[in-house]
Amino acid sequence: MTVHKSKLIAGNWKMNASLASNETLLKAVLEGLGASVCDVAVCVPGPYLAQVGGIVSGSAIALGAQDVSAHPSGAYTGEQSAAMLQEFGVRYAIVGHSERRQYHGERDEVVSAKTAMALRHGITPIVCVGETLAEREAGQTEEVVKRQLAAVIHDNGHCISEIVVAYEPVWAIGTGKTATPEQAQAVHHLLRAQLHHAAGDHAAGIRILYGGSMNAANAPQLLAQPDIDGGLIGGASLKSADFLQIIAAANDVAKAGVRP
Ligand SMILES: O=C[C@H](O)COP(=O)(O)O
Repeated sequence: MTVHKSKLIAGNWKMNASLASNETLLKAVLEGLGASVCDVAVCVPGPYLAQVGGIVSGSAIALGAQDVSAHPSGAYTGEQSAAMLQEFGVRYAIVGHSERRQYHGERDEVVSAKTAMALRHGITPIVCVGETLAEREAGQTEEVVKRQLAAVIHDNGHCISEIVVAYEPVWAIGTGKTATPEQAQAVHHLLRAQLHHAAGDHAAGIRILYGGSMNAANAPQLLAQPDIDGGLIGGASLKSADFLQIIAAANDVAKAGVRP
């Protein structure tokens, strides 16, 4: 089976934005983007979806959200439904980010329900998995990431080929400590095998992103790994030059034919 898949570079702005800074950042990224081979997205805070949607409309940058409710509508104060995100042209929604798991107590079942809700509304969920430092040191990395992905596969198996997975070792997020390309590739390979078990040949077409202190310097080596299909970028996505260099690294890898 021949799989044609572009790498995806998705920025996760987290809770960093303002009307003025969004405009400046996106203007610079759009000016520097050129003819990108890889897919590009920005996952922005809810209040800025309309503004950013307007700025990136008709461009090569897709609009993303950082979360989506597990519920369709109703008395869920503070939540944003998939239908609402869809109205704003949202193409991607991050689900199960470790910061949601850690600070908002999101469990695997909730992450799975959010994944289903996004898929039902034509939004591609970026499903995050990853171990903490304590779990890695206890030799539990494989067990943790497989458990997190298994929950999503269990409930969404019939459309699992529509998701994006992001491996984000918690100890590498915002710390400047990046997983080595070999460490990341090893986990991505495990996840690919798990996806293959669930989706057969379609697994080769499911993008598995790496996230955790990816920057302009380490992106080329990470993105050259056979099972690393892009990046979920936090801090570096807030600086246009850095974000553009990561996109350029993804384009270089694609042009070099490292991936089919
Ligand atoms: O979603 C993005 C990740 O949490 C990575 O964040 P970071 O690039 O700032 O380490």
